[in-house]
Amino acid sequence: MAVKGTPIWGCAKTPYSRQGISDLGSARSGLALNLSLRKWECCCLRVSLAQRAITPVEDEKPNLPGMESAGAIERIEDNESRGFHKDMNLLPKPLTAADISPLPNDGSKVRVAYQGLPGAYSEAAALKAYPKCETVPCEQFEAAFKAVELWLVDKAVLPIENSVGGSIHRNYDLLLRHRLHIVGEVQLLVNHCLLGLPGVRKEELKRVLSHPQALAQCEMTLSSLGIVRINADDTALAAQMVASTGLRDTGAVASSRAAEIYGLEILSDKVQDDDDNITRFLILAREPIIPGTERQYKTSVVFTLEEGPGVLFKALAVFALRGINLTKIESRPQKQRPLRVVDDSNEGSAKYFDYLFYIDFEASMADPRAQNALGHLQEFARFLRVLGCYPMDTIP
Ligand SMILES: O=C(O)C(=O)C[C@]1(C(=O)O)C=C[C@@H](O)C=C1
Repeated sequence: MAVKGTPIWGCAKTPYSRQGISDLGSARSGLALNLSLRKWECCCLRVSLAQRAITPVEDEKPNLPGMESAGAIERIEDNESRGFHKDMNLLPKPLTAADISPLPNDGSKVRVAYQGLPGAYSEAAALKAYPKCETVPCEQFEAAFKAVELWLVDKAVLPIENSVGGSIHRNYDLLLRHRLHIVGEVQLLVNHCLLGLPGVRKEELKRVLSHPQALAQCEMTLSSLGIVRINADDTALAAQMVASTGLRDTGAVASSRAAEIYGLEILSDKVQDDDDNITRFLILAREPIIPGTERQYKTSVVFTLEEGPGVLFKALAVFALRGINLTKIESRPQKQRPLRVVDDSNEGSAKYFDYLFYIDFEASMADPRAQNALGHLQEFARFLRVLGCYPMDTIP
């Protein structure tokens, strides 16, 4: 049984759904319009200064760093028309590189989409990458991709693999279906808690709700308690449902932050089977980052190969020959071309799946070894795409 996600109740943030995203399509042009208006307003401000004309400037016009307020501009022009130019401090200061530098490193002003409700591990991953970011909950993974594509947010954070449960295949497929770039990774130590209504003992629980990955990560603990497991879209939604239904015999596997947000009690801490339960998340953006060599970088690629003996061996050799370490290899059936007929001489033809290969390797695209390896791979890969080159996260 799967409990479908519904927008959050009594919470400031409502997750974006696919419907919501399409509705917001028109809001996007509004946003663009707004931006161009702002640019235009700035131009007006400059023009009026250059012409030294007293132009009425409305209060809500943006005060760009280094530019004085509208009132100040009027005062300067007033002074100058009377022939004095005393207070140099009132003159607008030219913009410096610092004023127009990119977003601050701590992530303030960055909007990051994630799948789930507040308290989900994906939100924790977003906050690990950008401690002061604004997190934006989305109902599905696809909504998070679209939120970036439609400029509703700056980035999306998505789980890609877990040390116990393995790969999150849906996100591998979505990476290829969308044109976003991987700009970072987050390794998050996931400590699951068994949550229940205040005053409930864990022996009273008959069922537990959670994300299927989280349930799988706590398989042994939950089996020993003999509790029925029910899938939910994310761990925070599970916690929220236990709180809103008020069922004393129902618990949730979720984070301690989810317990805090939804007013549940932690009945058991660290209920995952493996203490080092680590989920790796990818950070996606509209634009790739410019790779460097000043720190450790990882590059992710996806490719397909012609059929034949040893082709995968050859593909992997392009990295081995240059001493490049591979950190992950994943294969997914190719949906547009699922089956390959290899032998139709006998009765009934033999058919095999055709695969996409996803590889992560430890090298920056700024490193000639990586460039040469991909150039070499391109010689015999039918299709090759670089999904992103990004700094490695080495501390879970
Ligand atoms: O449900 C959540 O809280 C999530 O962020 C999703 C998710 C996942 O998809 O793997 C993330 C981390 C944990 O491994 C369990 C669940």
